[in-house]
Formats: sequence, structure tokens, C-alpha cells
Amino acid sequence: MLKIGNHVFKSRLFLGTGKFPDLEVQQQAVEASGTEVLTFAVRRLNLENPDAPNFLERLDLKKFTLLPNTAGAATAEEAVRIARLAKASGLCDMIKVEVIGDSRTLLPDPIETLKATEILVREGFTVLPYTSDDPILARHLQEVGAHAVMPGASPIGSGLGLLNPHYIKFIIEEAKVPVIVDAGVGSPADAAAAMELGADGVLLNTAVAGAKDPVLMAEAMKLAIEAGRKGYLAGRIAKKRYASASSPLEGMVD
Ligand SMILES: CC(=O)[C@@H](O)[C@H](O)COP(=O)(O)O
Repeated sequence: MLKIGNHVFKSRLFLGTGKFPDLEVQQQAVEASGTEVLTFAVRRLNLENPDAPNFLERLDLKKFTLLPNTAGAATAEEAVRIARLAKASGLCDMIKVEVIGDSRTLLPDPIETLKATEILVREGFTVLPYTSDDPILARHLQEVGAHAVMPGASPIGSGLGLLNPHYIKFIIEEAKVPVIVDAGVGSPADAAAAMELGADGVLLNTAVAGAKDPVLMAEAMKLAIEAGRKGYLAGRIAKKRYASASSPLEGMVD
């Protein structure tokens, strides 16, 4: 079980809801993924009229924990404003802090992310900041009360997979809260690799929504995350430079 703040989840896959070819495919992919947590940009919703047609309308939102995100924010102030709006509309107490510092790479702004996290924790949100793979920043985010840290595998939407598994492992080793690898996952192998490192979960969107068959890919991601988790718990063998026979001959009679 994965525990974040007061929330407990069986599934370790957090799924983004954007970029699907249509709402029917989105609905089927969400189902196939087995996810319990859906994330979406608050800015894409009409909060004054939540019943107006929107990109979540095919989903039975009562079945999921919603993780609205502050996408579109470039400063802590903007992220805090978006989070407050989401809370006031009754969307959820959880918020993914996403403060982008650069429009080409979409990398998070570390200083503004830290500021927003601190303010929102103080205001009683369950805060999951999207961060870089910097272990020191991950430590500071926890010091100000983040309920999970979400280091990027690689730039959002890039599908490049884990660019710096070494640093992500540092974050995991030191973390006192769950580590959810977020963004840049391109294939089930990437998701499994993140879980085998010891991540507590994976948040992804583009790899499923942009796949040739998003529903099949959603299922593949679900299975990869489960396999990666089991592989991590089982404890992999050490890597050796040379062969070691799988059927040792020692002790065998001629
Ligand atoms: C949906 C969402 O929150 C994205 O900002 C997230 O980081 C996913 O990234 P990918 O689309 O690369 O999976």
C-alpha cells in the first residue's frame, strides 16, 4: 500500500488525463491502467461552471482521488493561487505543485517550487511537488513538509526515460516520504526501471495518451509498475563482470 498524507492507494500508477485522442479512449485507458489517482491542470477546468463540458466529463470522478496540478504557474504566487482555487471548488485537498522555470525544457523552478510547497503545506494541503532530480532540493522540500516528492525522470512529454537514475536513487535512499517518479517516462521499461530503483510510484501521461494504442499501453504500464515493484522487493542479483555458471558442477559425481 502507498500512503501519502491521509490517502492510501493500492495502485502505484498516477495517470495524467490530457493529450488523449478522444474522451472515449481516455476513459478506457484510465480503466485499463487501474489507477486510483488522476491528475489534471486546474487551468483547463471552468471552475465557475464545473458542469460545463470538459475533458474529464467521461470519467466517474467519484471513483478516483484527484490530484489537480498547478501547470501554467511560473511563480510560487501563481501556483498558490491556482491551488486555492482548486480547493475552494472542492476538487481535493491534494495538490501537485508544478512551477515551470523554462518554457523550452519545462523544468521546474526549484526556488519557486520550494516556496509554494511551504505555503501550501502551512495552509493544510497535501502537497506533492514536481521537482528536478536534485537530491538536495528533495531534502529541502521534505523539510518544509512535502507529503511526497516527485522528481522528473526527464523533461515532460519527452519520453526519454530515466536520465539520471543515480540521483533518483540518492533521493529514494534518503526520502522520509514517498518518491513518485514523474514525467518523461516513455515506455513500460522506463516505468519498471523507476520502480526497481525503489520509487514508490510513477506519474505519467504522454507515454499512454500518445501511444498507438493508449488502452493497451495503459495496461502495459500498470503491469510494468507492478513488476518493477515486485522486482525491487525481491532484491535483484548483484552485477558481475564475468560469467558464473547457472548449473554449478561442484559436488557432482562423474
Ligand atoms: C500530467 C502531468 O502532470 C504532467 O505534467 C506530468 O509531469 C506527466 O509527464 P509526461 O507526460 O512526460 O508523462
